[in-house]
Amino acid sequence: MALASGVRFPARALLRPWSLLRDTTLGRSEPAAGGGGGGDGARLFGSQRVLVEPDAASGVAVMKFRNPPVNSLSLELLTELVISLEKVENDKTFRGVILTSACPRVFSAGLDLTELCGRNPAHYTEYWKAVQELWLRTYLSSLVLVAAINGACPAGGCIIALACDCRVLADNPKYHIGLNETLLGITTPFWLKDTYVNTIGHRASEQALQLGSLFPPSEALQVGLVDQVVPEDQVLSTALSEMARWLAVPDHARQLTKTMMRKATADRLLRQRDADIQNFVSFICRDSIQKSLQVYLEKLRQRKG
Ligand SMILES: CCCCCCCC/C=C\CC(=O)SCCNC(=O)CCNC(=O)[C@H](O)C(C)(C)COP(=O)(O)OP(=O)(O)OC[C@H]1O[C@@H](n2cnc3c(N)ncnc32)[C@H](O)[C@@H]1OP(=O)(O)O
Repeated sequence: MALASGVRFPARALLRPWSLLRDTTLGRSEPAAGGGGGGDGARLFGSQRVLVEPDAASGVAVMKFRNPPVNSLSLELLTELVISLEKVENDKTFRGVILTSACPRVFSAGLDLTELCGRNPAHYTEYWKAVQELWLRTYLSSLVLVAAINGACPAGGCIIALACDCRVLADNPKYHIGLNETLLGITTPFWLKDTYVNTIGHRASEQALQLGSLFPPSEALQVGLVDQVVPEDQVLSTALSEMARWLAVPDHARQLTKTMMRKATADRLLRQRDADIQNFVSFICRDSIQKSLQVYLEKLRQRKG
């Protein structure tokens, strides 16, 4: 199976990508039996860190991140997400995916800081390729993607949500969403900045990106970062209602329109992926950047409650 970008997967995944996918939806832990599309979706999806609950009747799969404690985007989680999304996308039974968290109170804490600290350039290269790959796969997905944001959603978590077509956020003042990279001493790459601008406009992005703003639900709604804020116990049902609204539109017309709206942004990255990786690696390897990330991680570890 060739992925668009050449993300390097663990050896067994390269030989047999579906070996990573285990049936978790039926409570079994043995490897999935098959790899083809169609048929009994319930037997085919799911992996250690990505639970997939397929509903073939509605054509919607609920995909849950399960990388406790905070769904940080480790290389493994990124890889499993890309594979799971590709698998659902290749199965013509499905027209939509709801992305949500299986971990309490956190949608995703963003990039796994332990992947960004104290590693070597080869690791950073592999890691950044996987970040690019997940963004491309979600941003350009022909499926309808709805984010059911049932927890805190900073940085990389927000990036996943932004790549979706629609965002529903739980109304809990602790569930902040936004791109806070500057507060870690790092910057947002151009393609993520572009996604932000596409969503909330230039001036709001300029302000929020420089300040590293994390918005509570009411402000996130006001600025246009999310489409709905609802009581926590209604996040999934509202995401399903939103999904029904989007699926009421004929696929081909919706997909062509999505491509028309997103292609220029994605193409900008596709044209310079290698340069973007090199830029990231040389940036992240700087002593000063490593130092600020270490300090940030240490503060996180010390901060409890
Ligand atoms: C050309 C230039 C390119 C530059 C590239 C930049 C790339 C930009 C794109 C994205 C950047 C990122 O995503 S960086 C990650 C930023 N994320 C954050 O700032 C969030 C940090 N986390 C939190 O705020 C909180 O953990 C939480 C609100 C998400 C949850 O709070 P809660 O109280 O429930 O949990 P704890 O804080 O106690 O955390 C539990 C446990 O998890 C560890 N943790 C948290 N976040 C991360 C993370 N992102 N990576 C790794 N580990 C993380 C935390 O340290 C605790 O660990 P211990 O139990 O060991 O103490």
